[in-house]
Amino acid sequence: MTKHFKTFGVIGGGAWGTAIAQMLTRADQDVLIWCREPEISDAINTRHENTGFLPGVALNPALKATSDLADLHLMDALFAVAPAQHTRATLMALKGHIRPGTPVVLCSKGIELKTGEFMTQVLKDELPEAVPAVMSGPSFAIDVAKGLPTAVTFAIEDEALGTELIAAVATPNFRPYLAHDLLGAEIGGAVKNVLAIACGIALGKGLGRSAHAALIARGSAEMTRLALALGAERETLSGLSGLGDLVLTCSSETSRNMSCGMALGKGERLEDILGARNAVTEGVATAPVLKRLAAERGVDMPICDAVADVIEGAISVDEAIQQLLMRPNKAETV
Ligand SMILES: NC(=O)C1=CN([C@@H]2O[C@H](COP(=O)(O)OP(=O)(O)OC[C@H]3O[C@@H](n4cnc5c(N)ncnc54)[C@H](O)[C@@H]3O)[C@@H](O)[C@H]2O)C=CC1
Ligand SMILES: O=C(CO)COP(=O)(O)O
Repeated sequence: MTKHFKTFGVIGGGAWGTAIAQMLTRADQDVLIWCREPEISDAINTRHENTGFLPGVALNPALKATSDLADLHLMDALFAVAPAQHTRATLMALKGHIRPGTPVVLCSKGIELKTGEFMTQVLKDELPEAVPAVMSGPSFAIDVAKGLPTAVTFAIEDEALGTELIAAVATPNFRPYLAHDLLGAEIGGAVKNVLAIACGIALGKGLGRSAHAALIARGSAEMTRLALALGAERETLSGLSGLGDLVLTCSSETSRNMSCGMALGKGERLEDILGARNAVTEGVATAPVLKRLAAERGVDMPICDAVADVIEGAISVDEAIQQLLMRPNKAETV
């Protein structure tokens, strides 16, 4: 425990926000989680369970919930865990409720569709007085909530502040690794969701594990190419928030993105897949904006583009596969 950080606010009572809040209570922190739905905050306060988004996991009774964002007033640090498309609205609502210099740890994995901005930029727009950090890596909410061993990238510019924050939140089974490349961590988290949809499609279509592994490796090259073009560091993309999360998300049906891709590969309609789940599938919103961003920057991202085209209904799954397989042979470079 450190002296400085005593109160933590978690913005977002979905599966990941709940898991992070649970993890913080294990580090003996004073934690308040904001849930958009009053019935979810009631369930956390009275039954110690997030019945809507993380059912079946017993939460620490010390965890308190609210459905009023203003209750996160003047917390020592905040974790921002709303879905990427809703992050701006939640941060905006916190204007006037944070002290200058308050760390805001961005945990959502996506790019804002209407602006093309990553979450650090959204934070800068809405709460410029905050200190941004990015926490990202291979971490299914259910694993973290149960206390299974997990390691993530924790990127922040100020090394001393980062060290102090990590000391405040880490436990033996939750290991944040200090890093300084926020943009690289964000790129890994956003792009791997789109690639997980591609991997799911391949498996759903029965293309086999060789095709699946090829998509992971060439997808990793796409991710790294974008990162280098945007000024992030290659090393970040081979770390926990890049390769680590890519491997996890592309390999397990626990991933909403991967399972969405599998259903698409089996011929289900996107509207039906999304309509049947009470969970965010970030890659669906990220794919089209990522395609736009890559085109603007002249970055070749054929796998991600194919996912965007399938999501937008511009081409069928079969056409996307043909398109990728008919690309000219080329050198294996990033
Ligand atoms: N679930 C996981 O294992 C992990 C999720 N993440 C990321 O965390 C972020 C949140 O995902 P989950 O917690 O899994 O969500 P979830 O799928 O469990 O729940 C959806 C969340 O969206 C919220 N929501 C819906 N409409 C909203 C609105 N208009 N304004 C604000 N919030 C709204 C709901 O209240 C709920 O909290 C995503 O960016 C995801 O990529 C990152 C790592 C792991
Ligand atoms: O980001 C995640 C694991 O690190 C969760 O992935 P999904 O959103 O695809 O479930």
